Formats: sequence, structure tokens, C-alpha cells
Amino acid sequence: MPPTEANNKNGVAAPCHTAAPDGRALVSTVLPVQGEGVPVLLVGVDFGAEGFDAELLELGLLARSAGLNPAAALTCKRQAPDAALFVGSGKADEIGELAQLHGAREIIFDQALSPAQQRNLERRLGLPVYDRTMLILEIFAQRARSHEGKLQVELARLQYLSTRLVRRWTHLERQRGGIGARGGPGERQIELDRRMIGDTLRRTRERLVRVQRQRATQRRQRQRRDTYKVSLVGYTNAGKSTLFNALVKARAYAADQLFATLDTTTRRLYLGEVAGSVSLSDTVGFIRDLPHGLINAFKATLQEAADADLLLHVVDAASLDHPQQMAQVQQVLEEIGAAELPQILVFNKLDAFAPGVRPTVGRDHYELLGREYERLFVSAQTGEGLDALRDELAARAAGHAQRHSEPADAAHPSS
Ligand SMILES: Nc1nc2c(ncn2[C@@H]2O[C@H](COP(=O)(O)OP(=O)(O)OP(=O)(O)O)[C@@H](O)[C@H]2O)c(=O)[nH]1
Ligand SMILES: [Mg+2]
Repeated sequence: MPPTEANNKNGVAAPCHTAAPDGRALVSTVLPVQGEGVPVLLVGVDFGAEGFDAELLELGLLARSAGLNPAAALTCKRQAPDAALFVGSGKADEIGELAQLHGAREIIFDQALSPAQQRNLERRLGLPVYDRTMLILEIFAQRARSHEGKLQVELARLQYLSTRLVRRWTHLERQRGGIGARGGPGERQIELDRRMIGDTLRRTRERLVRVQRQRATQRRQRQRRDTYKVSLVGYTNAGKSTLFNALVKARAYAADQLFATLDTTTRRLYLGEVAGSVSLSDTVGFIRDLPHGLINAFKATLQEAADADLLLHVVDAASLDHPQQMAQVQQVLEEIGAAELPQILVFNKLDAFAPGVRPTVGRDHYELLGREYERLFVSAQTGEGLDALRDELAARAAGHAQRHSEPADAAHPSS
């Protein structure tokens, strides 16, 4: 991985050559120790997809966000995943040696492993092996605060677990040649596990629906129908909560972690006499390949974004990966039916731009996936550009208020 602006930020060093006890060279990237946490080895397999480096970098951030301590990263190239081990057997042994060398107690793969691959790797390496999906589920489980959030995470975990069991079950079926001898001890156990998970899943889903209904009622009561609603959306770590805090002078949790925010927070933002107050919501961040269970579970949270009159799409403009991140966000917005809402692109972290690439104007237009958007450059941290953003919000809110205060026949004034 070439040292770039972005991966320097995360402290990725150049490739490191170490010798195995028998003298063979082991190539990995040693990551500087940062803080506490269980030391882990990151593994990324490059199947030739674009943006591989950025993805591995993101895996490191995800691991840190889960409270782990990535000690080293290993990458390798393959045409296709190995059915049994995901990587070749030689590479698997190299992973084991590197884990030992760096004192890693867990291995984290960037790509999704099948239950069989995970089990085979664990058996071969004698260490717990996780993949990106499990890591994201773990972060969500650690972060969920509200009752609703916890239920959503529980639901996603159960859904994930149930697919694993189903697959493990089919796998066993196949192993026994698919002959109709049902009721072996393994199968009975799995059947029981499945039934138990199925029951818990149903109960959790019912509880979630109840909580969501209550919440929707509360929301309706809280918000007058004519309030102009603005939602902050954007890739995780883009700076949504920092911007939210800067605008409403609140103290939502903002941190250099992925998924620092899981629950939606809403505050009133006063924009002057003409525009009055608008409601501003801070929401959960987006990420590429969000586990499917989580997409469904978090749709309700994201749906609050779809309820808005205006989306502020916050972009970490200092990240080299921001074009891909914006496209990801846009894709999820489409999935929740919010892609057609008015949207302003807020290019954040202006203070972190290198002097040579700093924009010379405060605002312009930007084309994203065939649509043109208003773009404003800001730094939520230093406050630069926030007055212009407030003015823009005030103008839009005032326009909205005017449209809604006009009587129905205002379009045809009598004289
Ligand atoms: N340099 C710089 N850093 C910023 C700026 N805004 C936010 N950050 C940092 O970026 C990191 C992420 O900020 P958050 O506000 O938590 O980001 P978020 O979009 O709410 O992230 P999630 O809740 O995880 O989706 C934090 O370390 C912030 O201090 C900015 O304008 N400049
Ligand atoms: Mg946040």
C-alpha cells in the first residue's frame, strides 16, 4: 500500500519484510500501535477490484472503532476465493506465522467469509477469525444506546446468525450425500438452534415494531407539520455530528470512529426572524457493503432522513476516497426513496485540505451521478463557511414558509 495522505492519517507504514524462523521472507504492513485493545491482524485479498487500498484502510478504522488494535496488515492477490480457506493454504499458514510474530490474537478479513471458510481457517490457525460483516455488527452492538437501536442491532445479529445456521445445515446435508436420513445428532441440534433463533427473531421484530410505532407517534406530536425539516446524511466519519453540534450548539457524540452515531438526534435550529426555526437531524452514517441485515434493520432510522424537506449531504472532502463514498451514499438514498429530495453537498474538513488543492470559492455546483447540486465548502471544526451554510438554509426555509403560508387561491390573485 503506497503511503498516501489518507493512509498516513491512519498511520499505515510501508511494507515490512520479516523472516520466518526458517528464513523465508514474510511481507506485511506493520501498523503503529495505537492505544489499547486486542491486537489483530488484518487480511485483505485483492481480487482486482477498484479501491482496494481504501477498503483495507477502512477495515483498519473499523477495527479501531470496535476497540481492537490492528498490529499488522497482510494483502495478497487472487483470481477467486478458495472454497475451503478463502486464501490458498500456503497463504493461510503465512497468516498464522504473521499473527504469531505480531502477537495478534484475532484475524480479521476484509471480505465476507462463508461459515465453512471461517471454521476451516479457525481450525487451521487456532485463532478466532472474523470478517467485515461481523466487525460492523460488533460496532453496532457496542454503540447502540436507545431501546430501538438495541433492538435493531439484535435483529440484525439474529438474522446474520440464522443465515449462518441455515448454511451450516445445508453444508452438513451435502456432506452426508443428501440421502434422506434426517435426524442425526448434529442436524437435531441445528434444528433446535434454528427454531430458538427463529422464535427470538420473531419476538424481537414484534418488539421493534411496537417501539417504532410509539416513536413515530411521538415524532408526529413533537413536530408541527409546517416545520422545515433538514437531515444530515453522509458517509461514516464525514463530520455530520461535528457539523450538527456546530450548527445547533449541541453536544452530540462526535469521534474519529466509524458509526459514532447510531440513533437519530433532532434539534431546533433558529435561523433568524424571517426563516424562523427549522428542525435539524443527525443520523447514522453510511458505509459501502453494509451487511444486508443491517440495511433492513436501519432502514427505519434512515427513513427519518427520507422524511426531510432538505438533505445536507456531508462529505469528508479531505479523504481521497470521497468520490466513491458519495456514490455509496447516493445509492443508499435511492434504496430508501430519498434520492429525489432537494440536496446540498457540504464539503467538510476544509481546514484539512493541502494549501495547493484548497478551493478558491466558498460555493459552486457539482455534478453527482448525472444531477447537479449546490456545493458549499465548510469546516465544521473551525467554523469556516458555516455562516454561508446558515444563510442558505435560512433562504430555503423562508421560501418553504412562504409557500406554505400562501392561501390555496394565492396562485390566482383577484387583482
Ligand atoms: N479536520 C477536521 N476534522 C473534522 C471536521 N469535522 C469533523 N472532523 C473530525 O472527523 C471525525 C468524525 O466526525 P463525526 O462528526 O463524528 O463524523 P460523523 O459523520 O458524525 O460520523 P459517524 O457518526 O461515525 O457516521 C472526528 O474526529 C471529527 O473531529 C473538520 O471540519 N475538520
Ligand atoms: Mg455522527
